[in-house]
Amino acid sequence: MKKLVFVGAGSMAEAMISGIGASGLLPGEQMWVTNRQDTDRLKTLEQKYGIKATYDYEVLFRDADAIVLAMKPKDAAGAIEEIKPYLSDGMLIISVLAGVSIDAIETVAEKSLAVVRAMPNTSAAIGKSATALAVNSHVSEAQKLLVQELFNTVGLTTIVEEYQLDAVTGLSGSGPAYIYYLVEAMEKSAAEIGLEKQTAKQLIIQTLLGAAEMLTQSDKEPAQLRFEVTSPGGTTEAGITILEQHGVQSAFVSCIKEATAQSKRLGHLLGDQLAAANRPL
Ligand SMILES: NC(=O)C1=CN([C@@H]2O[C@H](COP(=O)(O)OP(=O)(O)OC[C@H]3O[C@@H](n4cnc5c(N)ncnc54)[C@H](OP(=O)(O)O)[C@@H]3O)[C@@H](O)[C@H]2O)C=CC1
Ligand SMILES: O=C(O)[C@@H]1CCC=N1
Repeated sequence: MKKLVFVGAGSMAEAMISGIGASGLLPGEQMWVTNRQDTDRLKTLEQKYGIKATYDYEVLFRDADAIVLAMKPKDAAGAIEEIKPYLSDGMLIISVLAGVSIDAIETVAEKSLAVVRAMPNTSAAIGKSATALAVNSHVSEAQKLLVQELFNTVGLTTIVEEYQLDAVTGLSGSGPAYIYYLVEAMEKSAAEIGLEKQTAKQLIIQTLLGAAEMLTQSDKEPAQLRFEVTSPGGTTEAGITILEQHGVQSAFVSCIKEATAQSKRLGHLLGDQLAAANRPL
């Protein structure tokens, strides 16, 4: 790949730019970015990653191999409308938009396109994303390999059916936030039980890393690993009893189901925008 263009310069675009740049797959000068209006943000990204930024679409899309759609789903219809004159045959569209279907992207663009839908997460910034990909029939085998190679540089990549991407979004797309939420709770409790912030932070992070590594290396189920921490009448049992009383595990299940449902709703939003413009999917 010689030129990768990001339309949208927010958290997800930066995570990918950072991860791809650090991997060495593409040097900064082969990555281009634009956004709607935030010029300071573009300057920051240029300086930080050595990438190129412009609002001149002729320059931006000239000889682009792949275009990453990285705006919010609500802004997707407007953004695709703006860029559609510049989308030529042979360009690969990589969409990271939650919920938005490949059909919807082609409908707004009013042409058949090679589209890969990807659902990475922000850990792409450090090469640790969990990414799922789904492709349409216009994506060539070479393009599919290229996208896999691209996302492999920022973490683990798996191929799924397009209908499964809402579930992936609810589970691993949003997943880092659930873990950070847990860490926030652990940090709050540490303050209340008399541990210094820095000490607590070190202990929490190492605990997470250790548990993740145990899940990776051990062939035991998570419930068995939990059982092995839980001495009868001990501290863990006392703590988990409180979590059970508050229904925390079922709250997490509901959380992931609701995030999945929201991904579906975000997809319908673009369908509704198209229907309002008398261009139904
Ligand atoms: N954040 C995450 O963890 C993940 C996000 N995603 C998906 O990635 C996408 C982006 O999310 P995120 O990075 O968090 O969003 P942000 O709000 O951080 O960034 C959105 C970007 O889109 C730009 N934008 C909006 N409209 C246009 C337009 N018409 N033309 C060009 N650029 C435009 C904004 O520019 P400006 O600031 O100038 O308005 C901004 O740079 C979403 O669709 C989300 O579903 C997927 C996986 C994980
Ligand atoms: O919250 C969101 O909608 C995006 C999609 C997955 C993670 N962040």
